[in-house]
Amino acid sequence: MEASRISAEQKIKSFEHLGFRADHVVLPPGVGRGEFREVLEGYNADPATRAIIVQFPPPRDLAPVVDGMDPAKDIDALLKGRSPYPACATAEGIYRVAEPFATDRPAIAVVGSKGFVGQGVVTMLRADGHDPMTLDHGDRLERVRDADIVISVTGSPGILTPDHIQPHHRVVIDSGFVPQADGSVRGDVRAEAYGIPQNLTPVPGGIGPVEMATLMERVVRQEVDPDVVSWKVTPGPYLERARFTTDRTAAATAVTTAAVPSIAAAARLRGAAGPAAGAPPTSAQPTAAPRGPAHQTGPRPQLPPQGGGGPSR
Ligand SMILES: Nc1nc2c(c(=O)[nH]1)N[C@@H](CN(C=O)c1ccc(C(=O)N[C@@H](CCC(=O)O)C(=O)O)cc1)CN2
Repeated sequence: MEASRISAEQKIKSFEHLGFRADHVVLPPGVGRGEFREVLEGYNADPATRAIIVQFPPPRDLAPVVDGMDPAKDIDALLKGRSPYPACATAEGIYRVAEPFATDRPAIAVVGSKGFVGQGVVTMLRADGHDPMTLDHGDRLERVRDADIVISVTGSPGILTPDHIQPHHRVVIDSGFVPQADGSVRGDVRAEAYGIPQNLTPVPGGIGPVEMATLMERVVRQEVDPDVVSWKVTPGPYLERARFTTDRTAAATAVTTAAVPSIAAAARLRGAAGPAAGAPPTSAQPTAAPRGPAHQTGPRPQLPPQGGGGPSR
């Protein structure tokens, strides 16, 4: 099944899980603009329909019809500046996973920055004062090595290899999702590179569930409780790039025991439940998402006593 269909089914399941009715309208291949416009206008006019999502990318000739969506129902920011939201749910989810790792203005690379999701991620990072390195088709991908945080949203399976991913990367966020003929799914990061960075969002089970958690928060805030508490990501421990290169040998041997209580302490500070002492260090979990988006990987750095990156700040 193609990615867009899987994604739509996840959304239907999530909305229904919360008690909303959700129609999944699948238009036949080759459907004309007129028929698509009729469906969209029907939902625009229906007061019981509170939100509309068109799975991206729509066929090229149908794309202009999407602009006719009622902006008040645009829960996934498809209308860009006319939506109540700054970016699509996937982009906001990515931003919310990255942001707790980025309190010291690190170098952030966005690979695929001109795509639908990439543009949203860049918009949100810039609005927060970051100046991300944007990489697209034709750019030198090795430049991601200079980043502290790597966000990849290309949908090109395995484009990031062990040549690109580095141990100093404090988190690598993989938003690729390409189903394979054998039923498996591939992300932008090659499996051989999974163990290299300090934290990583896997595919599947990373940004997919985070997108759903973001959408659900939007609909609950809009329809049920405007004061709903946002889910938060507690960052896994990491070493800043400069410290990682100098402290790496010591860090790699000292490993997890100091790090796990640090995660719990950070979670308590935020008023959320942290992992039990001694629990495996699969940190950076949003408190309301179905599964954790960021697995800790590679050698576990011991956090420096003061001034280092990570959850103690
Ligand atoms: N209107 C939108 N269209 C699209 C968006 C978007 O944010 N808004 N993003 C992508 C969606 N996408 C892939 O192309 C995608 C999103 C989510 C999932 C997902 O939930 N995956 C789960 C696994 C589900 C399963 O295996 O059954 C996971 O990663 O764990 C998949 C794909 C494009 N379109």
